[in-house]
Amino acid sequence: MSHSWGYGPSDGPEKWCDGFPIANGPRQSPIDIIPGQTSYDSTLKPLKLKYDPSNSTEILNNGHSFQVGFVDDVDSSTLTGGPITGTYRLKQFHFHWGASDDRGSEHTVNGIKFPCELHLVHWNTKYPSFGEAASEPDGLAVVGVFLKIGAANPRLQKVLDALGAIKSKGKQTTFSNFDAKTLLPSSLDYWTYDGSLTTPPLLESVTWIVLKEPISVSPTQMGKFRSLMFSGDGEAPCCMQDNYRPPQPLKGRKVRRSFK
Ligand SMILES: NS(=O)(=O)c1c2ccccc2cc2ccccc12
Ligand SMILES: [Zn+2]
Repeated sequence: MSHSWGYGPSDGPEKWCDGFPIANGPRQSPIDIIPGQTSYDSTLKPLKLKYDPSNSTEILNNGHSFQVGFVDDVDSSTLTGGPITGTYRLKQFHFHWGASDDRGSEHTVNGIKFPCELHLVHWNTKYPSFGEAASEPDGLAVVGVFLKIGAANPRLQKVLDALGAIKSKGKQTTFSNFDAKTLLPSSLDYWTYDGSLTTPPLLESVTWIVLKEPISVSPTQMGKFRSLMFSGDGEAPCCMQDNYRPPQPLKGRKVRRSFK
């Protein structure tokens, strides 16, 4: 039986446990990060993100968000260092956002929501493929970046300018020569904890690495995110917004930080 899920009142995060019981599991994401309750860990290494712009392939409206995909059959766009061991390959990045600027991020900080959150998804190359890594406790690593309302972010613009071509579910278009590093803030200080995918199947296979420093986004640019549709052509139109899962119980997990 296929478990269709979404972010509405009938198929949203409060209903996901019906089709995905792991929704109430011990290491679910996102979480509320309370900086005063995190532990500085001097053994945490600096993040090393090496992204090759020629690896970007396409931009796709997947009906839940939009994602930019990357060639991941070689070690040319990788994450190493940080809290992980070994080499993780960049698979895709995507975003979560709200219907208004007062909400939209999945992780929160002291209960504060940001209007948007970027997720850069990587998989552990000790496993043969992304699919196999996704079911392993150390299979995936996602770098989360908060977006904060401010000046227009020119580095976001190339992504936002492509959204007109993928307005409805299932649409995709070529998206080449994009340097994902340009979306990162100047500081790579981070919080890290063991968690899960924040969408079904909610697999508990993600090492989360949430950057402390946000990047900027303007209200007009936020409007571009909200121009997308959850719905496909010929379906009842439904704006893509509020595509975020709220924070989940910590259940005894420790959140470490890389900075004093
Ligand atoms: N929000 S999320 O990063 O958990 C996520 C993924 C995480 C790991 C691997 C694949 C993922 C695919 C996603 C697709 C859409 C939205 C979130 C996704
Ligand atoms: Zn995500």
